[in-house]
Amino acid sequence: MTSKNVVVSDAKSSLAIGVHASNSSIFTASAQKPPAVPGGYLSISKAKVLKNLEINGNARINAWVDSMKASSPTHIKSTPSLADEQNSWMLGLPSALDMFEHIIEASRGKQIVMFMDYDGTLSPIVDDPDRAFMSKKMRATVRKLAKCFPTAIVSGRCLDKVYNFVRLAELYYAGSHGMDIKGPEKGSKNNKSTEAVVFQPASEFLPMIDEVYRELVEKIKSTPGAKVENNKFCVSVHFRCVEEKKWSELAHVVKSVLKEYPKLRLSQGRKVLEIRPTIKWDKGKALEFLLESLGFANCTDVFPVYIGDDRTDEDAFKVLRERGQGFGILVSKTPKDTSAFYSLQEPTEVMGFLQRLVESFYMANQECKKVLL
Ligand SMILES: O=P(O)(O)OC[C@H]1O[C@H](O[C@H]2O[C@H](CO)[C@@H](O)[C@H](O)[C@H]2O)[C@H](O)[C@@H](O)[C@@H]1O
Repeated sequence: MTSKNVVVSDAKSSLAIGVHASNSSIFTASAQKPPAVPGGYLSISKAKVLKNLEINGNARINAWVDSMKASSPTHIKSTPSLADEQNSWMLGLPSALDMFEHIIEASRGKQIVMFMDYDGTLSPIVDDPDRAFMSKKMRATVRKLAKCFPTAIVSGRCLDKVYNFVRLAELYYAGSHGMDIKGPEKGSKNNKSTEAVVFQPASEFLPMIDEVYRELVEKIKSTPGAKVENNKFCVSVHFRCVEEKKWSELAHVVKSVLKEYPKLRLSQGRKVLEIRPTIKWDKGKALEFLLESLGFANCTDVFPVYIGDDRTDEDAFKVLRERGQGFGILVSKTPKDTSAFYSLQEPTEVMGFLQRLVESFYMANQECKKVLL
């Protein structure tokens, strides 16, 4: 078992739920205080103060709902100016397929290590999260990929669930947004060391997450289409099948539950609100942890490639930019702010890219054999 220090942020005073100043996609159950009203000096009545607080609270809920809408493709209308925007975005974030030769050139002489998100990357987005199966062809491709390069799946789902979808024992898995890491069995072909890679930096949060999950299941019963998913170290509240006019009501429900848990925070994915511990741990930290576990901590000749479609994958893209190693690939058809270097439009393109990586690995090895003979 490998261990690391994890800092748990301690939010003590009164709660509010608001949009994080520097990143509108992140919501934090934070220690913000309500506006101070020095008694006696200002002639503001208690009722007025309460009214103001209510207005602030509503503004925050509106910000949530705006952000929920912004992440919804149904709100992106196709116009000529949008087509221009799409074209200029593609120029800044070229297709990883078009740039394939360039990518291979950049990785030459280095060890490629593959990291992939699951939903929306290896499997298409579907309405029912329990039916987000990956195709047999995709599984076969990932199996071949793992024969060529160390390969990890990094997902918001709990480890067991993502493993049951992927079903490849030779991979590394980081479930619950990287808070539940497990490698292949020790001594196996893909883990020659005598140590099994296991890491759970948020284990103390298990009872709290379980409690929040049960509360949310009860409370969302009044919102048709809403679904709560227990992802072990985090909870997902899905609104993909909720009528848009009910989104604000759902945001209120989640807020009312979360305000009792200052040690939990909220982030947003694709039509999903994700509740997780306020520890400084994310998919980026999981990527670093796995590189270290694989023995590439201070290596200059490692080339990590991270493919993902979600806002939570941005943490991993940023780590790669900061390290100046490898690159991130964003899976998206529409322009998004990103720290990735390249793009792929959908899981079928991801599969095409992985297949080309496998082919180029075998071609390079044949070349090597020829040189050695
Ligand atoms: O990090 P990921 O592997 O991408 O996991 C993020 C969330 O993915 C799943 O939800 C998303 O996919 C569902 C199935 O296609 C879709 O119905 C939902 O709207 C998407 O948000 C998963 O169910 C969540 O628990 C993950 O947090």
